[in-house]
Amino acid sequence: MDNTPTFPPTKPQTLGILGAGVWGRTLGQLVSQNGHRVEYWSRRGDRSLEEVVTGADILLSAVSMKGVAPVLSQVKAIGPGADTIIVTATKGLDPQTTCTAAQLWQRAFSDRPVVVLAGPNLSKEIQQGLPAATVVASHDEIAATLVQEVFSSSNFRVYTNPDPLGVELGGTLKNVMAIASGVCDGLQLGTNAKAALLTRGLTEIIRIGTHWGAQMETFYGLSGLGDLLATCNSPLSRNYQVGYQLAQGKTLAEILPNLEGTAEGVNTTQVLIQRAKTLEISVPISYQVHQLLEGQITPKDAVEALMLRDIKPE
Ligand SMILES: NC(=O)C1=CN([C@@H]2O[C@H](COP(=O)(O)OP(=O)(O)OC[C@H]3O[C@@H](n4cnc5c(N)ncnc54)[C@H](O)[C@@H]3O)[C@@H](O)[C@H]2O)C=CC1
Ligand SMILES: O=C(CO)COP(=O)(O)O
Repeated sequence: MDNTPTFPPTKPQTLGILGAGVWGRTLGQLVSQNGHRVEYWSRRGDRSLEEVVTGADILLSAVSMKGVAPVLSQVKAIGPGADTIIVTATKGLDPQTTCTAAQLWQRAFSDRPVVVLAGPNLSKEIQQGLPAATVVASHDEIAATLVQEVFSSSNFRVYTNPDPLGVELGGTLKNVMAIASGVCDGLQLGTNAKAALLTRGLTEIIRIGTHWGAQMETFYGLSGLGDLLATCNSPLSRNYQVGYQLAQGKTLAEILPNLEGTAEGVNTTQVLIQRAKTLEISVPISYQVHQLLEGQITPKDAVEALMLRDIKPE
C-alpha cells in the first residue's frame, strides 16, 4: 500500500489574506509554497480591500483582535463571493461584545462556513521551515477539509476538528497563561512552579472554555495543551515576553512598543476578567495577571497571592 501523502491538492486556490502582520505573512508563505495564489490586504498596503475580497476562494483574517470588527464590517459591505470560505487565525476577545473573532465573523456571515485555524505555531519557527502542526476547526466539515488540504505540507501538519469554539478559546486563553509563565521564568521560580502554573492554568482554561460552550477534550489537543506548552515555554512568544519583562521591573508602556507584533493576552485578560465576573467563574491565575497588568500589584505579590489561596482538593 502506498502511504505517501498527496500535498498539495490539485486545484489551486486564491487566498485573500487580511492583515499582513507577522502571522498573516507566515501563513501566506505556507500556502504559496503549496502552489496557491496569495493576495495580501493590509490597511497600509497598496491593494484595495475590494480587489482582495472579490477574488478570493478563501478569505483568511490574521488581523489582531482590535481590527476584526472594523475589517469585517468593510468586508461585509463589499460582499465576498457566495462560495468564499472564511478562515480566522486571530487569537483574542472583542472588548465590546466579549466574543471571539470567529463568533464575530460567523455573526456577520451566518450563511457561509467559518473555519478557525489555531495551534502551537510560533511564526518565527515556521518561517525557518521547522516542523509544526495546527488545527482547522469548523462545523462545516467540507470547508475544514479544503482548508486542511490547502495548508498541509511535509513540515506543516494540519488536523481538522469539529469544535471551533474550543480550538479558538485554547489559542486565545493560553495567552493569559503565557504572561503568567513569563513572570514565573523572569522571577526564576523554577521548574516545579512552572509545572504547577501550566497544570492549574489548563484547569482554569477548561473551566472557562466549557462554561462558554466548548468541548473539554478539545483543550487537551494541539490548540489547547499544545499551544499552552509552546507559548509558555518560548521567548519567541510576545505574551511570554510581556510577563518576563514585567518580572524584570519594566512597565507595560516600556514593553509593548518594542515587541514584534501584538501581544493579545493584554487585551484578552481584561475582557476575560470582565466576562468571568459577570458569569461568576473562578479565574485565580487570570485575576492575578489582570492585577499585574493594571499595575495594582508587583509580580512577587501575584505569586504570593496564588500560593496563599485557601487550601482545597485538586
Ligand atoms: N505571530 C504568531 O506567531 C501568531 C499570531 N497569531 C495571532 O494572529 C493575530 C495577528 O498576529 P500577528 O500577525 O503576530 O500580529 P501583528 O501585530 O504583526 O499583525 C496584526 C495585523 O493586524 C492589522 N490590524 C490591526 N488593527 C487593525 C485595524 N484596526 N484595521 C485593520 N487592520 C488592523 C495590522 O495592520 C497587522 O497587519 C493575533 O491575534 C495573534 O494572536 C496566531 C498564531 C501565531
Ligand atoms: O499564538 C502563538 C503561538 O501559537 C503566538 O504567541 P504570541 O502571540 O505570544 O507570540
